[in-house]
Amino acid sequence: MIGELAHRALLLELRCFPKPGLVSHIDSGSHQDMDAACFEASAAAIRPFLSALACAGHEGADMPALRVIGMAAERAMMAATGGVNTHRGAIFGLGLLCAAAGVATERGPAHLGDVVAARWGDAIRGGPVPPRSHGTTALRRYGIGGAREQAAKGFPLLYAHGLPAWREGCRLGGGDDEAARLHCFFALMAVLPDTTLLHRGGMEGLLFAQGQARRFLDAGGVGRPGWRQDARAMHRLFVERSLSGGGCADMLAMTLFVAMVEDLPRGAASIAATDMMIDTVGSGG
Ligand SMILES: CC(C)(COP(=O)(O)OP(=O)(O)OC[C@H]1O[C@@H](n2cnc3c(N)ncnc32)[C@H](O[C@H]2O[C@H](COP(=O)(O)OP(=O)(O)OP(=O)(O)O)[C@@H](O)[C@H]2O)[C@@H]1O)[C@@H](O)C(=O)NCCC(=O)NCCS
Ligand SMILES: Nc1ncnc2[nH]cnc12
Repeated sequence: MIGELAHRALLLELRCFPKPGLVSHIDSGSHQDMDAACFEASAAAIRPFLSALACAGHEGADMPALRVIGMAAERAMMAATGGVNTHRGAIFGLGLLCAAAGVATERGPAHLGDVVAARWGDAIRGGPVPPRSHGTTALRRYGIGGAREQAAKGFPLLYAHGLPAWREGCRLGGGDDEAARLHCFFALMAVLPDTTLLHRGGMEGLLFAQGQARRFLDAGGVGRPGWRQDARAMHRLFVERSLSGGGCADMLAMTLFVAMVEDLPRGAASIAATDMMIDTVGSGG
């Protein structure tokens, strides 16, 4: 079940337009090497490993054991995409949340992020650092911690910004689940130090993206007429500048997963939305 919910969260993130610069079912945004089919193949390929991470968490696995599963997931992703990195960040962040969801807590449901920080936070901080990754470059050049910092701290920006914005988007969007997801996406882009934005646009690009997201939200987000035109115009602007926030997209999927697992009444709406979406996709719609 946990792997299924995580897979659905990845599809809900993908089939959400316009996420400025990012791939969706409508277009490939700022990417020449990835499209929706590539992401759907990637999500299907890693789904069994997300389930395996949940089982590993339930069995009390330590970080090295989780890392073995994570690296196997990455090999499956690469095989499914022909070597394109679609979901490395999602395998890490969503994978840890799946492992946390597998942890049975006697004291009743805990925040998944708190479980990640408590069980694996120190190991994440002290874990191997890829020598030449975007994240390592971001840390060295800008002092920005990236995906590892968010995970080690229990995903503070997800809980402080993502979840509240998703709930607000559910209210403002008037039953339009895609609008709620986009509202959440913009709230995350306004605050997340996304290393893929840094990689593509440097600090200027990251600050530009955060400023654009903040402007969208300050104007009322998805709660005002004409918001879709505004978001489409921003998407075109990001494509012109070749900007794309893959980390924000991952955090959207992670927020939706947490909403489904922790906040079931509202999360159920998303589950229902994926049922309808999968039926549509299944029928070739
Ligand atoms: C633990 C690692 C994942 C850390 O990897 P890295 O050193 O690269 O660290 P980061 O760059 O900080 O993060 C990795 C990916 O996470 C996403 N991300 C970025 N910023 C943040 C953030 N602030 N918070 C959360 N997540 C963040 C992002 O992933 C997405 O973007 C990638 C696609 O874009 P990319 O190809 O990189 O860039 P493009 O624009 O496409 O460039 P071109 O290729 O076109 O030139 C994709 O991965 C998305 O998911 C970051 O990229 C790593 O060390 C690791 O995997 N460790 C082993 C696994 C493990 O420990 N597993 C344990 C449990 S599963
Ligand atoms: N929809 C998306 N487009 C580009 N990069 C991503 N990384 C995760 N989701 C993505």
